[in-house]
Amino acid sequence: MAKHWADFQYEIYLNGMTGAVPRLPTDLTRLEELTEQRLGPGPVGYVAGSAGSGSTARANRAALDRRRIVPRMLRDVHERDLSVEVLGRPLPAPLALAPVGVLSIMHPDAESAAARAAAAQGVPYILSSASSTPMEQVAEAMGDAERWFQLYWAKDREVTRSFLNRAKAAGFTALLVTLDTPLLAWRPRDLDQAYLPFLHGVGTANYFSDPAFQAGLAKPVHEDPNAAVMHFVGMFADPGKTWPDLEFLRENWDGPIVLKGILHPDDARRAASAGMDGVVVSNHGGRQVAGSVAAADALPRVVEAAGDRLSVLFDSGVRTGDDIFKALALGAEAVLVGRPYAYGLGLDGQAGVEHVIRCLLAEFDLTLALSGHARPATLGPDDLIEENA
Ligand SMILES: Cc1cc2nc3c(=O)[nH]c(=O)nc-3n(C[C@H](O)[C@H](O)[C@H](O)COP(=O)(O)O)c2cc1C
Ligand SMILES: CCCCC(=O)C(=O)O
Repeated sequence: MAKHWADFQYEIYLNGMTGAVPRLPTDLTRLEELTEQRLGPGPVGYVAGSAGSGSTARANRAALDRRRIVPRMLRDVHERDLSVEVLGRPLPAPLALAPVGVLSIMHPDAESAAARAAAAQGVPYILSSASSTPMEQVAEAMGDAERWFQLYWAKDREVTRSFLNRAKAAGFTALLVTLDTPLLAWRPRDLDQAYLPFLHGVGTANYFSDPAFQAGLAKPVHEDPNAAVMHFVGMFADPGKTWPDLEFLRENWDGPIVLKGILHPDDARRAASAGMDGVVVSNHGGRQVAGSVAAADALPRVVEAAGDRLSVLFDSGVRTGDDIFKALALGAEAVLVGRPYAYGLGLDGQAGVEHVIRCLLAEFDLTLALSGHARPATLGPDDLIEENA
């Protein structure tokens, strides 16, 4: 019998008989405010912030809220199985932790704690290129648990090649290439505080520990850290890249490659033609293009364009179990969640991240069951209506 994630609900109630209540709220939309109270506006502002006036982040939420579930009755949901296969890997549920860099601004145990939480709950951890901990150290914290690597595609080919080799050696199985961040967007919350973690050397650990990166420096990192930071800023992304450049990644990575940040169906078609294995429909949680289409509004057209040639994953705005239900009903195979687990980490370290994963999946399991489904595979567009469409 598959694990029933919904059992977390009665675990909480039964613990309550001895006076224990959850350390963090079970409505994850409350975490941002709590984290801000606990950690102050600087770091939380970076995590919570988005591009421009925040219109894309709001649109992400509105597009999910506008879609409403139409539950079905009497369909035997006694035994349920949330497991799915994504990119040829069996997953216990259609959820992975999104690549979120610079996590040491939230908690000293940073990515290692988040990765351990993912490993403990069995969901894949996607490590950011901009992590505050070197990839080998995070891999070691995870044992043989499922891990994927997110690539910021550097200007310097040798640094990219070195990252791919290191990630492979450290047991990362799939590669997510983020395409929506060739430049850092206009982010007023960070600008108004004049706060950017990278300039403080946070989020540069993979680079500073990399022999190919070090080869580009006049002096070792510890002798001239400011020069190392400026070298990072100048090379970590490359606005000059075009579609034919993907060949280099295909040649240097033999596992699945997924393009993150796809919103247009033609880009999904190009991804398939370029031999990619999947896409993440994402607007980077509203952090890049202000005024962008909401991720959930872009999803159906990308799913249609992908056909059976690409795996389609989804992120940007997922906060609840019913959001996962909706993304899957719109055709995603799995979702990534970003900010909620970063807040969980900030509030309670590894346990906080595990809390976020368990709440999301318990609520998804219950939403699935109460809407008449025993497995993610039976979800489809008929399970939703769009209000005011
Ligand atoms: C603080 C922060 C750092 C992030 N760093 C990265 C990163 O290094 N690489 C990347 O591909 N996406 C990064 N993202 C974007 C996430 O992977 C994901 O697309 C986004 O958070 C999803 O939206 P959500 O936060 O609403 O769940 C970051 C997001 C946040 C909030
Ligand atoms: C330059 C951005 C790197 C981290 C990131 O992706 C984000 O803050 O959204």
